[in-house]
Order: sequence, then structure tokens, then C-alpha cells
Amino acid sequence: GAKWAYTGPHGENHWSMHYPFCGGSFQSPIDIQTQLLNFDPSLRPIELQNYNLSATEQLILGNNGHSVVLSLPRRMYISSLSQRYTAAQLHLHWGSSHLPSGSEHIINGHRFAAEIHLVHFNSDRYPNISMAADKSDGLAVLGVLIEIGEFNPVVDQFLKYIKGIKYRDQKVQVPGFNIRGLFPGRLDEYYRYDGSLTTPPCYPSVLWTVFKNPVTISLQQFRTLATAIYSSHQQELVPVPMNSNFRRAQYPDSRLVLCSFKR
Ligand SMILES: NS(=O)(=O)c1c(F)c(F)c(S(=O)(=O)CCO)c(N[C@H]2CCc3ccccc32)c1F
Ligand SMILES: [Zn+2]
Repeated sequence: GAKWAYTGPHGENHWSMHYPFCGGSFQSPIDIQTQLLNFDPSLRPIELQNYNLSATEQLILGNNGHSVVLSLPRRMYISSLSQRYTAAQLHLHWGSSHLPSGSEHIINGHRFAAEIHLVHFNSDRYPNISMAADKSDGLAVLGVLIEIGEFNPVVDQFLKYIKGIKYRDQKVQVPGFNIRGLFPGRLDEYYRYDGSLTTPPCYPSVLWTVFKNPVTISLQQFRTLATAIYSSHQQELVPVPMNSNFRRAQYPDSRLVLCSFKR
């Protein structure tokens, strides 16, 4: 599709020119106002199957010009939703080394340093993610908020290879690791709402789950993430650093944000 960016003439306020859904309803991310949450006792703990990958498994870590993306094997899936949602990829959104504040979802107006998204598609109904991406029950994305603190050894399992994907369309192989380790301890405490892809084409096709508890990465890890990669190809004359790759909060409209926990 047409090129898009987070700033400049192709920035988010212009996305809807080429991608009409970006100007539509049910857009993500949102500012989660905790006083307006609705506790829903039917929201069960998230159950992840086959997330503990062996080191003999090789994953592809890539720079797609918008984020750092780790491919995930199809045997990984979420089993606690009404239909099976199979893993496709994970990617991150972050701020800049001067402003370590780049999560997409914000809580009561507070933006965290970064956010991990694990993208899954409804494999009960669609053969692959491309066929599922524009369907209302097509995608389920798990969001993990990241704040600066203790070094994160699990994030480092892929972050330590980031120097190999400095430029757009570069890829490297990464040994498998326990992807469950990227999540906070409690998979039973999360926010839930119906939303969209946070990048073009912004399809309103995502069942969002954002975990209440953030995880940490160290300031050094954050700086590596925020300074190591470029949105531009290696041969381009002007290198464009990739940072602050988050979309601003969208209008909640009449959407209810549910939570799986009380208080
Ligand atoms: N924040 S988010 O979770 O909404 C989200 C992204 F932020 C993001 F950057 C990507 S992308 O594929 O890297 C770039 C453009 O889609 C996807 N890609 C997904 C969505 C659709 C699709 C189709 C094939 C492969 C990956 C994806 C995404 F779901
Ligand atoms: Zn994302």
C-alpha cells in the first residue's frame, strides 16, 4: 500500500487519505480511564499454548520500517477465547532516547515507556492472518505495557540481535525462547475492548487485551531499542531513525472498556 509514517506529510493525521478505516470508528489505541471500567466476571484468565519455544527453533527478527517484528510459529495459540487465535508475530512500540514514553495504550493519561503487541488471528475461521486482518472477528492482540526498571532477560533474547536489523527489510535468525516470559505474572488481570489495528490499514478487527501489570526493561535496553534501528533502507542517502512509533489515543466513542478484575 501507500507509504505511511508517524510524523511528517504521511503522519497519522493523513493516514485516512489512503486508508479510510483510519478515519473510522472503533479505532485503537485508547486512553484507558480506570474509573470508567466495567468489571466483567465472564473474562477468564488468558491461556497460552506452546509459548515455551525451544532454542533449536529459529525465529525471524525483522525491521519492517515501522517496528521490530518477531515471527511466531503457528503452533502457538490462545485457548481461552471463544475461538482459537493463532500467533502470527510480535512487535513493539516505543518512545525516543530523550523521551522514554512510547506505549500506545495509556492508563489515566499515563504513557508507559513502550508496549509489546502479540498479534494473533482467528484460525478457526480464516486460513491466515492476511485473510483475517479485515474481518470483525479476525484478530486478537495481547498488549504488554513496559516501564523502565530492572533489566529484562527475556526481552534481551531478541533485543540482543537488533544490531543485525538496523535498516528496513533486514532480517536475522533468533533462537526460540519462552515467549510466556514476556508477559507479567498475572494473566487474569487485563483490560478488554473492541478496537482496531493501530497502523494502516486500521481495520476495526482487533479484540484487544491489555494486561494491567507492566513489565520492565532497563534504561540501557530502552536506549538500545530507541536508537538501534532505522525506518529507511540501508542504501538511502538520508537515514531515518525509528523511534516514537506509537499512534495517539483515539476517541473511545461509546465503547465500553471491560476489566477482568475488581479494584
Ligand atoms: N499495533 S498492531 O498490533 O495493530 C500492528 C502494528 F502496529 C503493526 F506495525 C503491524 S505490521 O504488520 O508490522 C505493519 C503494518 O501492518 C501489524 N501487522 C498485522 C496486522 C495485519 C497483518 C497482516 C499480516 C501480517 C501482520 C499483520 C499490527 F497488527
Ligand atoms: Zn502494535
